Amino acid sequence: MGGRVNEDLIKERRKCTFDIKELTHIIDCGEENTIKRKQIDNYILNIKELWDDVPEEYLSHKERYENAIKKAFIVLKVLRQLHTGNIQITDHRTPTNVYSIQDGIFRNVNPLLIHIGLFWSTIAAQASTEQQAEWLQPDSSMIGTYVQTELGHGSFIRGIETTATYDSTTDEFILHTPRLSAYKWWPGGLGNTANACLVMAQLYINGTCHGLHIFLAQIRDFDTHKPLPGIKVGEIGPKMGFNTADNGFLGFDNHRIPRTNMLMKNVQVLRDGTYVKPKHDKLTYGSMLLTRVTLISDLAYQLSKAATIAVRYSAVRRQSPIKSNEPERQILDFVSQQHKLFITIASSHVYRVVGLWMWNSHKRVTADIHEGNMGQLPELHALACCLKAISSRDASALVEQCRLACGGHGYMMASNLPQIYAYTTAAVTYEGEYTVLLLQTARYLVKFWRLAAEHKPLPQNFAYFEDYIKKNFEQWRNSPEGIIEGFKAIVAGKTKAAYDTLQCNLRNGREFEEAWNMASVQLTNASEYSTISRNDIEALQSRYEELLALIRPNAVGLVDAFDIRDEVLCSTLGAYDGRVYERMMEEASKSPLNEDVVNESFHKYIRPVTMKNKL
Ligand SMILES: CC/C=C\C/C=C\C/C=C\C/C=C\C/C=C\C/C=C\CCCCC(=O)SCCNC(=O)CCNC(=O)[C@H](O)C(C)(C)COP(=O)(O)OP(=O)(O)OC[C@H]1O[C@@H](n2cnc3c(N)ncnc32)[C@H](O)[C@@H]1OP(=O)(O)O
Ligand SMILES: Cc1cc2nc3c(=O)[nH]c(=O)nc-3n(C[C@H](O)[C@H](O)[C@H](O)COP(=O)(O)OP(=O)(O)OC[C@H]3O[C@@H](n4cnc5c(N)ncnc54)[C@H](O)[C@@H]3O)c2cc1C
Repeated sequence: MGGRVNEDLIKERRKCTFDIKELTHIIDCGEENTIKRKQIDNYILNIKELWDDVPEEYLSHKERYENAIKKAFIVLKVLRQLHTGNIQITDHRTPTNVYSIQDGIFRNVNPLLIHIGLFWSTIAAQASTEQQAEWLQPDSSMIGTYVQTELGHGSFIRGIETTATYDSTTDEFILHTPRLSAYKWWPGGLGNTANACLVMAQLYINGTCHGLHIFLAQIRDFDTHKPLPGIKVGEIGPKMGFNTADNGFLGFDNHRIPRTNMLMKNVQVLRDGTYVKPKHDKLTYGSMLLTRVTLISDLAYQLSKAATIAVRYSAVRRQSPIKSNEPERQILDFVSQQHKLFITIASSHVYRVVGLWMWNSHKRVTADIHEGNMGQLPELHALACCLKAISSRDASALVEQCRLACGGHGYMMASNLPQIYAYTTAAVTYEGEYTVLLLQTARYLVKFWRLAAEHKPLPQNFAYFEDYIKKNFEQWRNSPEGIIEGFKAIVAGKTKAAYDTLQCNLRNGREFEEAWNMASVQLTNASEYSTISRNDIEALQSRYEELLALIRPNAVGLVDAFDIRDEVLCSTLGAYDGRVYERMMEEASKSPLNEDVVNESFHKYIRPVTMKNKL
């Protein structure tokens, strides 16, 4: 759409006091990534078939999938071309925005996300060298997905009921779904697209259950795409979001696969049925760990999209004067609006930095695991659980806050904020539900509190538990370091309170698991345990308000630095030129309800009633 840039946005950009490009390079993890991202964007933008004329919301459930899958295979081809042009496809998980253009293509989710993001990466991480040589061929016919959750079990995966029973007479595993609750349910791409999958199932050898293991199973014919005999597979129906992806269900009726289809890098079943244990029995959960780490950066990016839309809109939108004799003000001038939006910008940066840090930690710990050293895995797991949980919860709350900050127009699908919210809030549940993951972190903290309470040696990371017990905490200091000390006090205080409740429940004769359950609200909530006083809080509040005023002139510059193209934002409210009302009117004109001046329903249903007595 041509036309001049909105005058208010022009003024905002003139006010900016820092180098926007420099911040963009920092966000992209280096100028070379910015350049690479723009090259990929430009290349993909020129592929006409990837860009829709009709807004996706006007398509049916079936059309949405068909449109998305058409685009997904064009994108896959491009990714392969980029790969051969020395841009590594395996880079897709690094916490940079090089492939962010896909958010614009799908406005939702790539139906091959799990194929690219989980299927291949799980094979790469958990299959033996021989298996990888066979399966990771660039011209492979496999389109795969990651099949773990069942109708009856998602969080408590030890409860998974699908079985893989070794038959030594034929050297095969028999995959079986014993009852309705054992049907696989949810995996992305399973409904219509995948012809293969990685299945999480309970391994049985000679009547002994060895727990959960991952198996590669073909489920559809590579040529005809019909389900193989013994496979019942389909799509689960419309969801709150993710409707461009065909999440599916799957049941096995004694479906046989070769023994060599169990992922055998860390654990093996030999020809005679001998079971060779892994070095750590949670290595099978490795894909969940990696995805939780990756998600933190993805959620930071979703926050930057929401902030860009809401800040630009707030600079363009004028409503109400502050003083009655003045003209109407940009809504960005209201301090309450700044509070809603600037925290979103800040949170995006926080989770971007934390996501990068977690990514590097994951790389380091994985290298250690390759050397046989599992020592750092529990800490990484505890951190990934907590950060995935809070980043998804914060991101969905803040995206919703940005939507509300756009008033009625934020409720329009054309603002793209409802879609970003639906996408973001799903992350609170998938890949480990919020509370369930927080309880994993609580379990880790309580373990170290017990050591502290028993005056046993603690790792350096937990020295602050000892400080808390010895009342060594400093008085509150109103500084970044002081705030960190305050947080340490809160964690220590909360862990102590939860631990004390747990001990009290145990003393009252409860079994540990029940005592844990009774303490679980305390184990997941945070309270104020620091030495902060009422005066300190008031000082912090006024410092915060001063900072809002300092950020205000740079607000548009800060979101411009996220450098998110209009084709990715897909928002009438957030486009770079700020021509909000023109774009809204243009989008409205695309509604099929505007095709006829008089809709045929008038003649069928309305006129017979309204004109009844007059005919
Ligand atoms: C153009 C570009 C195109 C394409 C780009 C493509 C791709 C992009 C790439 C990436 C994607 C990026 C972003 C993603 C965006 C969107 C995502 C889209 C789709 C969503 C996918 C969703 C997939 C899923 O949801 S898969 C299913 C996930 N399921 C879960 O997470 C289940 C949760 N439950 C559990 O994990 C476990 O049950 C549990 C951890 C809660 C408990 O396990 P268990 O009962 O076995 O253990 P406990 O008895 O509680 O504990 C025993 C000890 O084990 C420790 N433990 C547990 N887990 C782990 C672990 N993982 N690692 C290490 N240790 C672990 C635990 O701490 C206990 O230790 P202790 O010492 O005994 O205390
Ligand atoms: C969009 C989307 C995509 C998905 N994609 C995939 C996929 O590709 N592959 C796949 O295998 N799965 C996938 N899933 C499934 C997802 O991983 C699970 O839904 C998720 O792990 C939560 O499990 P659940 O549904 O069993 O929730 P539940 O565990 O039934 O949660 C319900 C409630 O019970 C509470 N609860 C459960 N256990 C405890 C406990 N121990 N202590 C305290 N509270 C508890 C929870 O906090 C929650 O409030 C997807 C899900 C969604 C929404």
